[in-house]
This record gives sequence, C-alpha cells and structure tokens, in this order.
Amino acid sequence: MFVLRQCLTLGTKSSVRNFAAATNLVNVKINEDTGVVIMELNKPPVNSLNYELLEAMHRTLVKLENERCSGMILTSSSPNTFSAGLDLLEMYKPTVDKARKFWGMLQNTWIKLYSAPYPTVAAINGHSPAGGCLLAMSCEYRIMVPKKKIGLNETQLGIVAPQWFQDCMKNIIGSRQAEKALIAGTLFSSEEAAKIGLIDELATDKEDLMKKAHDFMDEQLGLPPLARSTVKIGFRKDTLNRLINSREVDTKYFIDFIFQPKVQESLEMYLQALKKK
Ligand SMILES: CCCCC/C=C/C(=O)SCCNC(=O)CCNC(=O)[C@H](O)C(C)(C)COP(=O)(O)OP(=O)(O)OC[C@H]1O[C@@H](n2cnc3c(N)ncnc32)[C@H](O)[C@@H]1OP(=O)(O)O
Repeated sequence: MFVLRQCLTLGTKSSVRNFAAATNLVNVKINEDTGVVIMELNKPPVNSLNYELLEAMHRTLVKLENERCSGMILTSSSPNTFSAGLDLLEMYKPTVDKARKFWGMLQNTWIKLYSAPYPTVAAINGHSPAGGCLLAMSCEYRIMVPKKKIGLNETQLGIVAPQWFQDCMKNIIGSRQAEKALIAGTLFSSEEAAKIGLIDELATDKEDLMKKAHDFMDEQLGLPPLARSTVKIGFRKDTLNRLINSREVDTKYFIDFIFQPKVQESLEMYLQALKKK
C-alpha cells in the first residue's frame, strides 16, 4: 500500500495532478484517486511567512473548497525547516498599510486552515518556530522528524504571541504547560514536543514522516466526513470566533505593538544575530 502511495505522491501515476498555483511559493499536488492533497511550502531557504507566501497558501485553501479535497498534508520543500515563522522583514520598519495588509492575510490564512472541514496533517520535516508552530498547531495532527525545534518562542524575541496563537497551544497541551512555554518562549526539541503532546508522533526520518502522514489520512478517510468535520469544527469554533469577532482589534494591537521603538530595536538585533550566524 505504501509503495503505491509513494508512487502516487511522487507523481509517477497519472492520478496525481499538480494543482495550478499562481506562484511557485507552494507546490500543491492532488491525488485524483483519494482526493488527498499535499501542500508543500516552497519559499527557500526557510519558508518565512511573508505576505506573498501567506497569500499563496490562502489562495490554495480557497481553491480547495471547490475541489474534491478529502484531506491535506502540509509540509515543506526546505531540507531543514518546516517554516521559520513570520517573516521578520514584514515587521521590521514596515509602513502601517503594509503591516495591516500582512496581518490581515495571516488572519485569513489561519482562519481557512484552522476551519478546514477535511483532515489536515502537518508533516513537520524541520524546525518550526513561532508562526511555523502556529501552522503546525492549526492542523489536526502533527508528525515531526527527530532533533528539530518547535514552539512559540516569541517572548525570546521581545514580542508576544497573539491570543489566537496562545489559544491554539492551550488547546493542544493544556493551559498550565502552555503558560509556562509561552512565558519562557520555549523551543522544544521534537522529542520533548512528543512528550508533552505538542506533536502527536515522532517519525524516524522524512520517508517515515510521509508514511505516517498518509496512515493518519487513511484512518480519517474511513470516517463519515460530515460527522468528522462537525466534531472538529465544534471543538475549534470558540477559538475561531474569538479571532473572527475581534479581527480589527487584533490588527490594531499588532500594529501598535510592532511600531514601539523598543520592539523595533529587538527585531533589529534579532535580525542582525540571524545574519551573523
Ligand atoms: C504582536 C507581534 C506578534 C508577532 C508574532 C510573531 C510570530 C513569528 O513567527 S516571529 C518569527 C520567529 N522566528 C524565529 O524566531 C525563527 C528565526 N530563524 C531561525 O531560528 C533559523 O533561521 C531556523 C532555525 C529556522 C533555520 O536555521 P538555518 O537553517 O541555520 O537558517 P539560517 O538561520 O541561516 O537562515 C537562513 C536565512 O533566512 C533568514 N531568516 C530566518 N528566519 C527568518 C524569519 N523568520 N524571517 C525572515 N528571515 C529569516 C536568515 O536571516 C538567513 O538570511 P540570510 O543570512 O540573508 O541568508
């Protein structure tokens, strides 16, 4: 079964169709037989989430609403990183208009991903800090390769993970663990993340990662889809509505926060440290 699935995944059977995307920032393949979609983030080197990448993801998620999509596996083409989180350059000295547009697209993308009715799996094939962790947490199931880092590390950068990022973490690891992790800005190793339930499974390597992602998908596809998605949305609606009902306030908070001189200073220092590495 796995060999067949691999062939399909690699596109050696005609039943896998490349999903026409307007950019190559995401590679999207749909298996015409199963309806399972693989969305691969493709913004080298580290899939930092800038407006364009978020827009490409959002456009894909909207398009999938009109396709026979039975499930989605989210992964990355980068060898070492799932996603480095929000693109720091979007927050460093932007104009107000640019920052507003960026934040709006992040909200749009998250709402679509978090509320997708079909099963979603994050196949986390590399580091997944901050916004990368948010993407993974927005999927229903998380599988990760060993010896990488994941978590909401915003505090360590002198910024604050927004309420909806925090809610996603609380929903997965519980309030106490989340409070500790968020205050410290902890980046967990894959192994630690598996222990506290931030990820569901550890894979041995990238091949095993995709096998496990497909295994999860197979299980989910065996369930009645309407009942499955109704339970999912029931669990997620409070978290979703909390943002949907306060999008403008959330945007204003983001803009007021990042325009503070101290925050700009922290971002500058962090960017410099990343460049010097
Ligand atoms: C109210 C405000 C709320 C805001 C909420 C914020 C959420 C966020 O997501 S903030 C972003 C937090 N992200 C991080 O802290 C991750 C930073 N990056 C890393 O730790 C590492 O890059 C890595 C572990 C993800 C990958 O390491 P490695 O493979 O060694 O790659 P490099 O560090 O050499 O990076 C390559 C290249 O990419 C640039 N870069 C990395 N991360 C970002 C980023 N988030 N945004 C923009 N650019 C990033 C890095 O500077 C390197 O650039 P060059 O030197 O020009 O090649």
